[in-house]
This record gives sequence, structure tokens and C-alpha cells, in this order.
Amino acid sequence: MASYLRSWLPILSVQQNDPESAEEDESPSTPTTPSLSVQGPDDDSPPAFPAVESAQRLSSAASPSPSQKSKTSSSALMPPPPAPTSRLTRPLAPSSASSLMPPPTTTKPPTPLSKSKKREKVALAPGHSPLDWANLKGSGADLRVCSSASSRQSGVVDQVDPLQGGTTSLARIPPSVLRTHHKRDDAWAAFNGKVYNITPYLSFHPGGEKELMRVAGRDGTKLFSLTHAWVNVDLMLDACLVGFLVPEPSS
Ligand code: HEM
Repeated sequence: MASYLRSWLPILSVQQNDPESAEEDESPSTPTTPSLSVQGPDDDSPPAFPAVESAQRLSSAASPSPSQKSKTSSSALMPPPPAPTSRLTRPLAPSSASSLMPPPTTTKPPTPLSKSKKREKVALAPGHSPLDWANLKGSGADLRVCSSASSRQSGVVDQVDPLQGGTTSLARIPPSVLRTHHKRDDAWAAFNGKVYNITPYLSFHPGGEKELMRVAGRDGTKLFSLTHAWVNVDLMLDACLVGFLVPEPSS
């Protein structure tokens, strides 16, 4: 057994002591010891980066000038990702900064109103603001100025006046009677079946006296709702209520 081992010893010792002969057994292209590190184990300097035989070093060595070095290496290593296959055939926005652009619906200038539909701003006289009108209504002044002649002609209805606490006579007013109240100092108009004396409100109307006088002596419900259906005429003119619009009495 000992002689057998001794017969193998020279071979083993040669393989251990002679690295060149050992290398002969390995392929030359694949060294057993990786040669990535250039410094010794006792060296405190950081490892070479990129690694000595890395692809970065190879590509940068092939680049023609140092200024183009980083460009070439980065493009070689990191090719741009493939273009995403979007379902959109047309880009939503024309440029990269277009996320800050207003939507196309708001880029068009507003179409100007036609001359006939354009509303003129009406300057109310001092002391004729909506608040002044509210104060006048609450002052207890008689804003009905009910014509006694008209009341006698029509049937008269008694109603409890919420402002005065007493009763007020409300007339039954046919269109023929309404028509007679069409002048600026005696103007009535019907809205939603109720007839109001609009004379005291004329100078307070935000749309102007002229507009309001268009309905003097007639039923203005349609024109009113076409102009400003959101305005509460019952609340604004409650102190001016004269009576109710009734059909023409048959003779
Ligand atoms: C007696 C019943 C009426 C009352 C209580 C009344 C009340 C008002 C009120 C409160 C406004 C301001 C609305 C707002 O700014 O939103 C207004 C505006 C206006 N009203 Fe009347 N209105 C009456 C009848 C009418 C009638 C019959 C017309 C037209 C024929 C008319 C034409 C206008 C117009 C054109 C404006 C716009 C003014 C502006 O934009 O500056 N109003 N009205």
C-alpha cells in the first residue's frame, strides 16, 4: 500500500508545484483563477469600476473620442425600449409640454352673441338696488295702488295681508281690464295668473324699465320665464299684488 502511494507521489508533487504543467490541462481561454481584480488583497483602494474585462470597458475602449465615450457606451449597453404598441392612432397632445395645455374645447374663442340677443347692462339709479326694493316692500308703503274703479268693475276677493296683518282686497281682473293699465305711471302685468302693479318696481328692475314695460297691460308669463325663470316673481312683487287674471266674462 505504501509503495503504491509512493509510486503516485511524484506525479502529485509535480502537479502541485508546477503551475505551468497544471495550466496545460485546462483550456487557455478559461483560466481557473478569475482575473477581475487588479489589486492585491491588502490594497485598500476600491475595486475597478467598471470591472477590468467588462463590456463597458471594451466598448469605451472602442469609442473614438473621450467626449463621445459615455454616449456610445450607454447607447450600446442600454438600447431604447421598443416603442409601445398603443391602441391610439393619433397622439392626444401635440408636444411633450402639452399636458399643461387647455383642452381643445376651451381654446376656441366664445362665439359672440348676436346683436339682438345681447343683453345691455342697466345702471340702476342710486337708492334703487335690490336691497332698497326689499326695504321699500317692508316699509309698509301701499305698493298696490289699486284702482277702486277697476275693483268695482270686477269681483273683489278679500285676502289676509301678511305684511299689514289686515285684509286686502284682491280683484278678479279679465284681460280687457288688464289692457287698460299699460302706462308707466299705471302699469299692471300678469305673471302666473296673478296681476301685479309693476309701476313701483320699474325703477328697481335690474333689466331696466324699458324691458319691464314690454309686458305692461298684458300677460308677461312667457317673456318672464324666457328671460329669467330663476327669478321668484311671487316673492319679489308680493307687495304689489293687485288681483287674479280671470277669463273674459261672457256677456
Ligand atoms: C315684474 C316682473 C319681473 C321681475 C320681478 C324681474 C326681476 C329681475 C331680476 C331680479 C333680475 C336680475 C336677475 C339676475 O341678475 O339673475 C332681472 C334681470 C333682467 N330682467 Fe327682469 N324681472 C321682471 C320682468 C322682466 C321682464 C318682463 C323682462 C323682459 C321683457 C325682464 C328682463 C330682464 C332682463 C333683460 C334682465 C337682465 C339684466 C342683466 O343681465 O343685467 N324682466 N329681472
